[in-house]
Amino acid sequence: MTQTVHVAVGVICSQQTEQETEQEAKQYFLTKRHQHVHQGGKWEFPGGKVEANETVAQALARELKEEVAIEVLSCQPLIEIMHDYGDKKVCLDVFLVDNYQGKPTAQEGQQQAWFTLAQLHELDLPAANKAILETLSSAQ
Ligand SMILES: Nc1nc2c([nH]c(=O)n2[C@H]2C[C@H](O)[C@@H](COP(=O)(O)OP(=O)(O)OP(=O)(O)O)O2)c(=O)[nH]1
Ligand SMILES: [Mg+2]
Repeated sequence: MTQTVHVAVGVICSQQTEQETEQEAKQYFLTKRHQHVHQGGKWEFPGGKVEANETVAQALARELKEEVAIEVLSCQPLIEIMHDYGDKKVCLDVFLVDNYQGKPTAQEGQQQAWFTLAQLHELDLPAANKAILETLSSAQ
């Protein structure tokens, strides 16, 4: 039997001034998974596996520092998703990262971009992420 991989995932949203909020749609920062890894070539919310000696919040902070060089200052639990890809089972612990220090920048040579929610619906994302988009849509 395959073990479920526990993953901390960060939905990083743009930090806008009040003025900008009135004019522009909120944006989300994603990176593209390298081709050779599981779910390769798809766009993902940054994050990674929770290690044995840490909490999910610690894993989120560590992964976002390693992968996109930001310091998480505040985050809210958004949704927990169990998904079986056939070759791998994952449990995604998804957080909305609503306050952070630094400018998100991919540290592992991946493509990176900011997307509006409407644009996210057009992207090639891992199947498990459908539930994340539904949650973001219902929150707006
Ligand atoms: N980070 C992230 N992982 C996702 C998303 N959606 C989704 O199904 N996954 C899956 C793909 C992978 O099987 C797993 C994440 O594991 P990973 O291999 O990237 O973990 P990691 O960053 O710790 O990397 P590593 O230790 O393997 O180098 O979760 C998502 O939006 N973000
Ligand atoms: Mg990762």
